Amino acid sequence: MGTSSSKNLDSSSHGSGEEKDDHGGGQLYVSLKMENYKLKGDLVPHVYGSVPLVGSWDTSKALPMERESTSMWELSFVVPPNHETLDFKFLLKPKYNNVPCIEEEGPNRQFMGGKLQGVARLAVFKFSTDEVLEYQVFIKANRVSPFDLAASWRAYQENLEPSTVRGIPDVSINSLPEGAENGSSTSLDLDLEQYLVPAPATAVVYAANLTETPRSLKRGGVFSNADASTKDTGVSVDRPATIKEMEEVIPDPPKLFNPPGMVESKSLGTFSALQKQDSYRGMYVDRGVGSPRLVKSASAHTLTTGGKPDSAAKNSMPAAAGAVAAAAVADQMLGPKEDMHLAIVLVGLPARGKTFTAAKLTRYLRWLGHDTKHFNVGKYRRLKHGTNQSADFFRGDNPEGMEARNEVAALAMDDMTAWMQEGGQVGIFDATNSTSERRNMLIKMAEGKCKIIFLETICNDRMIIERNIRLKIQQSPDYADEPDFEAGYQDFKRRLDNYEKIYEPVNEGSYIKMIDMVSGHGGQIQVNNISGYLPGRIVFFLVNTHLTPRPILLTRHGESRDNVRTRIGGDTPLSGNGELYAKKLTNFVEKRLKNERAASIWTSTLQRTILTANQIAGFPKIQWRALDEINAGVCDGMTYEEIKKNMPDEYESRKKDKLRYRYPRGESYLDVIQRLEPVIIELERQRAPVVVVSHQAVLRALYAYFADRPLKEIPHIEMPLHTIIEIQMGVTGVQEKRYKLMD
Ligand SMILES: Nc1ncnc2c1ncn2[C@@H]1O[C@H](COP(=O)(O)OP(=O)(O)O)[C@@H](O)[C@H]1O
Ligand SMILES: O=P(O)(O)OC[C@H]1O[C@@](CO)(OP(=O)(O)O)[C@@H](O)[C@@H]1O
Repeated sequence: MGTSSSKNLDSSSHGSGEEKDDHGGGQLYVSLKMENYKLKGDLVPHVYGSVPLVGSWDTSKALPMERESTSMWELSFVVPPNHETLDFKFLLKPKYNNVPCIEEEGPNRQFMGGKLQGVARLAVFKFSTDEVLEYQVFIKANRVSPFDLAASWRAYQENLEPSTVRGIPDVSINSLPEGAENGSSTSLDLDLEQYLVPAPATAVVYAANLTETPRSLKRGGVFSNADASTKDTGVSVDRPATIKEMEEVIPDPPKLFNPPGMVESKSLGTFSALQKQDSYRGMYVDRGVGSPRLVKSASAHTLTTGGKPDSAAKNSMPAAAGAVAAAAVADQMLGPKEDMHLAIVLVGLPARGKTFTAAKLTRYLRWLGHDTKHFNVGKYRRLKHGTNQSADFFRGDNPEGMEARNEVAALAMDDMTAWMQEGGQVGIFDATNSTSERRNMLIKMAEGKCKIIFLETICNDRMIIERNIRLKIQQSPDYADEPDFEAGYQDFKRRLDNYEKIYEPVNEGSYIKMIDMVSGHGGQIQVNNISGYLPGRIVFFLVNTHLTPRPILLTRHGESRDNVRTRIGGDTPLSGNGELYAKKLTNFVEKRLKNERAASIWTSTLQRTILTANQIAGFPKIQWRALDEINAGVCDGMTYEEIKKNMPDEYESRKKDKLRYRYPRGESYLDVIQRLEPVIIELERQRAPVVVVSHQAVLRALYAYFADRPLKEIPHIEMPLHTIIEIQMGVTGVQEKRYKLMD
């Protein structure tokens, strides 16, 4: 870069004169490289050291190096010119595991006053087998101004000369400024609650209530096989208007800390159009349906061959094919017919997170554009047999209970396969399915119609099971009419005992077992006979999800100069207003995350987001190309008015179908969603808070994932400037708060 001066910090250059000038806030970009490293098992070179940026000597937080070329591994980060002494070492360890972990021999390496101390050019690793490996390392620092950092993306685009920007790392950290706490005109009041504004979503609803309603449920609330006519496209849940809603509102934890009357904290994840907005009346609101008048379904136990195969072929492409990877589409078109439809059949004891996992997977797959539905057999049971069944109903030696339960399971399976034959792609079948007999029944029902993958959730942590049981008593409509918590608790424990007596872990067919995945330590996923695009994606998603509560803060950049001129796209810096927001955001993040041990700030590679986050200190900042704004192609830099005038056809096409419309030589919203998938996976995987500073279209897409909003709504979601959307991830799902820092 023209304005940067480069300094080699290996032994040959250390000790050379240091510039006093720091280029008006210039920073040192440190690049660590390791040469000729051939992979040994799954060991990857890492770096860890004395400051939080490099893991505070915690091997689990060591930074993995990335392959720069076949013979070189690289890691770069930024330190301020007046940085504190940084001790570090190279490590070899698996990327997602802490053992084995082999630290390089010798004393710590030390980076002080912009210079590397000592002369070691080799990293030496000794293995327990007495094998010794030596790798050459190169350590270099470039002094680059913040503007260079901001302009790096532009430089890359304009010069198409990767080597000119390779030295510009995409990870940086500012140290906390001295006296950061003293108030200024831009500092925020300590009480962040006063910036809260109402969020659009509504109250928390138990996930099972938002699953599919039996298609045979007649308007009057009667099961029959006759009324299977409701055509459903899959994105939204069908809910006959005459059914008394059995939704249950559970306490909204953040609300408990808020001043009376505030309604700013809302649930996402379980959003439903029919939820009651005014239902903060207490713990349980309108939860039970009582026992509907039901007649026995003629379809129960029968293996229907109904449905129209032709319609399956017609409809087998996902609704949002553009958002679905080509491989998935090819799988669907080329594979055997039953592979066109996938059934994920949950297996597990009660209170093992089956419904939670099923709901989350449904949300993810729908967001990716796969037509997915969640069938909860518990909901079918409650509608057919009422909500007040005691533990005896679930005894393995109670023939009536067994028959009734198999009957509703068969009914739900019938509905699921019928929906698939109409074109539905992924059905998530949520029940305990805890015996091989039950699973055999399902396998038979699926024959020739869909491929089954069992997803078993196993939890051996007594504390987590205990917490789950308590959550179930609060949430499940089964205990809505039980005023005595302790009585409900005892009944549920008896129900669990009944299941445990006959439980048979999955050992048949294709399966995924999630074992102790939420306890925060250990945990594993076992897979058997899993192949194909979608099953692969599902496994990858499940591996990365967990229950550690943490906030994700989403915000647009501060107002940019192009925003003022109403020009789309571009890469302009911030307006005066935008700069003010950058300061307020810095202040907000500092206060909101002051008790967090770790957090990270993610921006796009465009100036307006980098500059918005520029002053946030103390946490690593990472630039993601995937977070760049929707690419407006030939329209980049134009106003909407100019597009309307000069390219009326383009303007009209976008207006007609904003989700699918792709700017000439640019992107559509579906393209944006597809490139955001790794971001969603990474947000799921993170255990510490993340602040995402990005753009309107990108944030609409990310928000829609957390809020479970249908694809077609995404381009129209309101995403105001200068507002922070806080998504709280937790054990009951996802909740939202909004803070408006300025107009
Ligand atoms: N993989 C898991 N293992 C253990 N508990 C989990 C898991 N996933 C989610 N949970 C927790 O279990 C609680 C109860 O989950 P739920 O889905 O209602 O259980 P189930 O459907 O198995 O009866 C959830 O609120 C969540 O906090
Ligand atoms: O899809 P629409 O509604 O056009 O919104 C996306 C547009 O929002 C803008 C502002 O108009 O985003 P941002 O300023 O957040 O980067 C444009 O750059 C972008 O093209």
